[in-house]
Amino acid sequence: MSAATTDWTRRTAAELADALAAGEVTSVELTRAHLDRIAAVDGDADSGVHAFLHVDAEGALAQARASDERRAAGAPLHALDGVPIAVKDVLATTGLPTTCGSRILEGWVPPYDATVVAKLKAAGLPILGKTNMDEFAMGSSTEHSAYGPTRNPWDLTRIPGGSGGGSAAAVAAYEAPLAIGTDTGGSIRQPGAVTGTVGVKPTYGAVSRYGLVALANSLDQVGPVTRTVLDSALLQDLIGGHDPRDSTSIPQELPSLVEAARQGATGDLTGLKVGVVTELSGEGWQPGVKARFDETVALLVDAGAEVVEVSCPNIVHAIAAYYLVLPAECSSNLAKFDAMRYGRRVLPAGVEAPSAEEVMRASRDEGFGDEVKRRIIIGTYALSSGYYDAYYGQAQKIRTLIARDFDAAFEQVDVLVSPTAPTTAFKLGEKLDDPLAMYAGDLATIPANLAGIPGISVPAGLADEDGLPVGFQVLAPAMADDRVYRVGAAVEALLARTWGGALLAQAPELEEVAR
Ligand SMILES: NC(=O)C[C@H](N)C(=O)O
Repeated sequence: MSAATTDWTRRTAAELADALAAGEVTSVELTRAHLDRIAAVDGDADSGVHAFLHVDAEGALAQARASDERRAAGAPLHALDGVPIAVKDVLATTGLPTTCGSRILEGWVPPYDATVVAKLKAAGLPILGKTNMDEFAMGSSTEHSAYGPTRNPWDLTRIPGGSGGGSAAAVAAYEAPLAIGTDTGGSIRQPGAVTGTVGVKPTYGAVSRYGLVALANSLDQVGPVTRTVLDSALLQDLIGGHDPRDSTSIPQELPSLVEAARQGATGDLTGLKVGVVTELSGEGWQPGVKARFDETVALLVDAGAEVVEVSCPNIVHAIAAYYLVLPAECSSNLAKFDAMRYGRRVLPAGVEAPSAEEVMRASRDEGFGDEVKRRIIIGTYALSSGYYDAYYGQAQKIRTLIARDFDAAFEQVDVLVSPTAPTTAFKLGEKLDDPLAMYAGDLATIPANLAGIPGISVPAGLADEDGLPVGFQVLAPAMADDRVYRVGAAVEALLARTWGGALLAQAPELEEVAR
C-alpha cells in the first residue's frame, strides 16, 4: 500500500467528496484504498478487526467506475457520489448475502434492495460490503454473531459494542469512511461510543425500514455511523425521507441536517437550553465516563448554553420494559424463519421422511444462537394468554410513561444529554455469560427507542483509567433531529480544541493481518 493510498482512508467523507469534486482523486482510487485497508486489517473470525462478513470488491469497483464516468460526463451528482460505504448485514442487498449475523440466513441473497440501499446506489456510493453484527441485532458486543465477534480497533481484546459493532469498527479502523447501522436499543450509538465514532439514531419513522430485517418493528431505526457529525448529517440527509413502502415512515421532511451540523460547528450555543437527565447523569458509572461527561457539559456552558438538571423518573424502568416489548415483537418476527421458503434448512438426523414441523424444529434449533432463543422464549411467554396484561401490557404502559417524561422534559429544555454508555469497551467474553449485565449497559440508549426520539453519540475523549473512548449522547424531541446535529457538531468542535484534532488519530495503529 502506498502512503498516498493510506491517506485517502484517513479523510472524512466530506473531504473525500471535495477531493472528488476537485478532480484530485477518482472514486476507483478511493474505493481501492478502502478495499486495500480492509484486506490489510480486517482479518477473519480469528484475527484482525473482523468488521466485515462479506466484502464486495468487484461490485464496489464497478459502482466506483460508474461514478467516475458520470462525473467525467458532467452528469448531475449527489454530494456523496463516489464515496464508498459499508452496510450492516441486516439490510437487504440484491446480489450480496444478507445473513443478519445468523446461521439461519447463511447463503441467503435477497431478491430486492432495502430502500436505504437503493438510495445509496442511486446516489452513487460504492458499497464495500456487509458488516458484522450480533445475531438479528440482539446484543451489545457483536459476540452473538454466528460468524465470530468483531474486535475493537482501539484494543483487539475488547468488544466494539453491538449490535452494530461491525459498522462502527469498520469506520473506526479506517476501512470505510461511512457506514449504515440500525438502532433498536442503542445498536448505533453504543458502538459509536466505545469505538470513538459518531452514531445517530434518527427519529422513529424518519428513515425507511423497508428491506430492514426487523428485530422489533416499533423500535428499529436505520441511521449513520461516521467519524464526524457533518458526515452523519450528509448521510442522513441522503437516506432519510418518506417511503410509501414503509407504513411507519413519516410523510414530512426534516430540516436540513447538514445545515444544522454546520451551524453547530461554529461552537456557539447561545440561548440553547440543555437538560442533564438526573437518572442518566453518570453517577456511579465508570469514573472516566462520568469525568468526560461532566467536562463536556461544562464546555456547553462556556459555549453559551444554559444547563439545568431534568428528571425523567420512569427511565429507571426502561430496561425492564424494553426487554419485554422487544422479545414480544421479535418472537413474532422470527417465526417467519421456518426453513421452508428461504434460508438454511436442516434435516433432522435419523428421520427418514421428516415432517415439516420436524424440519422447522431442526432448522431453528441449529440456525438460531442462544441469545435469539432466549428472547424468543421470553417473548412467547410474555405474549401468552393469561400473562399478556401482566407483562406486555405493563411494559407498554411504562413505555408511555417514559415518552411522557420526555415530553415534559422538552417543555423545559431544547435537548437532553447523558453519557451514551455506562462503561468504556469491556473485554471480549466478560459479559457473555451474564445477559443481565449485558442488558444493563443499554440504560442510557434504550429510552430514546421506547419514545421514538432522535439521539446522537459523539466522541467525548478518553477515560483516564483505560484510555478508551467515551461517548456523549444528545437527545431531542421527535422530528427535531436538526437539534442533535447542531449540538453534536458543537460538542465535536469544542472538544477538538481540547484533544487537538481527531480523537481516532490517538488509536493505536493496527497490525496488518491477512484477510
Ligand atoms: N439491538 C439493539 O439496538 C441493541 C440492544 N443491545 C439489544 O440487544 O437489543
